Amino acid sequence: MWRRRVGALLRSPRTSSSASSACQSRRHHLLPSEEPLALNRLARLFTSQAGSDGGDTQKPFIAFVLGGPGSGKGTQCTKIASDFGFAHLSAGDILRHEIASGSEKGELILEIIKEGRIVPSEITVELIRKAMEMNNAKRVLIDGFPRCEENRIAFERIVGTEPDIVIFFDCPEDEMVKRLLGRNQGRVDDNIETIKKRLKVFESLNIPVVDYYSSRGKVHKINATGTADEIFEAVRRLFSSLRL
Ligand SMILES: Nc1ncnc2c1ncn2[C@@H]1O[C@H](COP(=O)(O)OP(=O)(O)OP(=O)(O)O)[C@@H](O)[C@H]1O
Ligand SMILES: Nc1ccn([C@@H]2O[C@H](COP(=O)(O)O)[C@@H](O)[C@H]2O)c(=O)n1
Ligand SMILES: [Mg+2]
Repeated sequence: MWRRRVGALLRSPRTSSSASSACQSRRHHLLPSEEPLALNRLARLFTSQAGSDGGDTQKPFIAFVLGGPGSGKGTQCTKIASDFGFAHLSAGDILRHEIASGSEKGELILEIIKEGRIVPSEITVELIRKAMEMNNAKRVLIDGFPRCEENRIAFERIVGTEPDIVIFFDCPEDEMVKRLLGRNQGRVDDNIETIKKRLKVFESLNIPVVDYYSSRGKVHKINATGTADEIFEAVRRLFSSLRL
């Protein structure tokens, strides 16, 4: 059903060129020299929060928030963070923050975002890891991640855990396009050419990740049509049923 909705707009045959080569070629991996440090630091984070010190701290509750471009992930995450006491880590915002830093990595990220492709996972996961470490929150929303299988695998390898739940905002592509063209946030990827590329990436690389977590019983799908408040009411009902 999800593929039908997204496919409707994609008149040109799907080409893999618009999907990220990094996500497909697996040419990017954390350098062996860097991995032990990252694992060690993060292990301490989860170990200390797993109550190993006998304290009342515990591993963070992690919710991945997925959905197509313009499905309303950021809008709903802002509401969830405010009403349910979650830290909101937006993968896209974290990447745009790196661009704003003027770093060489930021220049690479900008070019990839302009093309609607997926940034190499070791860059994105390392930035998310740092944000989680700094936040030290008990409940974390990771918005717009994982965007592909490589993202998912890199997170499990580096962070050493899976999400507790995955929230999927399901929205028809024509509604997503309408919302993005009206977003007016000055984003380099809010133009019809890039939006079409992002929709191809969503169908070819993001949906398989949703399918994976669905097969593990972790996906909670929310109908993302209607007003933001109506959708948030559905989120409230879900969180109530999960006792969150
Ligand atoms: N239910 C809604 N109805 C109408 N407009 C909405 C709704 N939810 C969000 N919007 C608007 O649509 C635009 C996209 O929303 P948002 O940024 O939350 O989407 P997103 O899924 O995070 O997109 P991206 O993946 O591009 O970051 C914003 O301008 C937002 O104000
Ligand atoms: N896991 C991710 C998340 C995002 N990107 C890139 O950032 C763009 C914007 O993301 P939003 O969630 O803010 O829409 C996205 O289109 C990708 O180019 C990524 O590479 N990996
Ligand atoms: Mg967003």
